[in-house]
Amino acid sequence: MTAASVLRLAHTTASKMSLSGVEAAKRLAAYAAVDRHIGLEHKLIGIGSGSTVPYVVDRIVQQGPKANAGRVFLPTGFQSKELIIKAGLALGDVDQYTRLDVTIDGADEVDSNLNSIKGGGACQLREKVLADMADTWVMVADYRKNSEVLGTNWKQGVPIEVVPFAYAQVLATLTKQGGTPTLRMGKAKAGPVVSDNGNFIIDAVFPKDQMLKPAELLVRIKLITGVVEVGLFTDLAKAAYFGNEDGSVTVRALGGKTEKIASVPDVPAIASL
Ligand SMILES: O=C(CO)[C@H](O)[C@H](O)COP(=O)(O)O
Repeated sequence: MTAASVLRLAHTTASKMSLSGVEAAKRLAAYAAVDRHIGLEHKLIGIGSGSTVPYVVDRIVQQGPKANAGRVFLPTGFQSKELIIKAGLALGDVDQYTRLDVTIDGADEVDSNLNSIKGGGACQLREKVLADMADTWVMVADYRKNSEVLGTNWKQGVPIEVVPFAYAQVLATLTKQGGTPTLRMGKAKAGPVVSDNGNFIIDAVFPKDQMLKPAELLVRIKLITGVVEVGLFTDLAKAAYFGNEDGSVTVRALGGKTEKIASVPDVPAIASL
């Protein structure tokens, strides 16, 4: 048995393991999105960050070595870089390409117009670059992330990446603009979280009237000097996939159309040994 088929067997076995509610929902969303959006013709693929994305990589590996021959995968940060390497997939970097076929990423919350909050894992800068570069950008998440208005379920605010020396000034400006910002602190580290790009992260909660217009809020925040990127993603997504507790997947497409996929097959249709 080749190393590639051992890896593939491991990923296919993972697909059959039973998971708890939320984890199973994440896996369903990821598998359905890969099945729909990553075909044999897609060679340049962006891999997002977060706890749903490992299932995206699982499903890509399950497509088999023939499907993955000639493909290059670009990560949105340290975590997805490790996922790509450990899965035995070919790793590329963002400065080698100017476009991608598809990027699949997680989301902290998605509204009814496919706007989203991202950056719960502090990766929003590279995530947005890989979303911008992709012909098709889709999000995968469990049912808890499916909202009408951003900020309904995701209460910790909009993640904002800032250059370290400007953080105090940005905090003050965000407060003047009606936000309630806090500097994100490390959990097992004294001091602030430092992003993969060496920057700080501010999480800013805004009132509902501002969250109702995420594109306008994004521009206001981005114009503050010292802000590098904002975890509001607007006008980028082609679709969002939400895994549900009943084993189905809700697909929200551009233009407001919603569809329900009743079940996701164990093995991808294009799998080849
Ligand atoms: O934006 C992100 C990281 O910066 C993630 O995609 C987002 O936090 C969702 O993560 P999860 O799949 O764990 O819910």
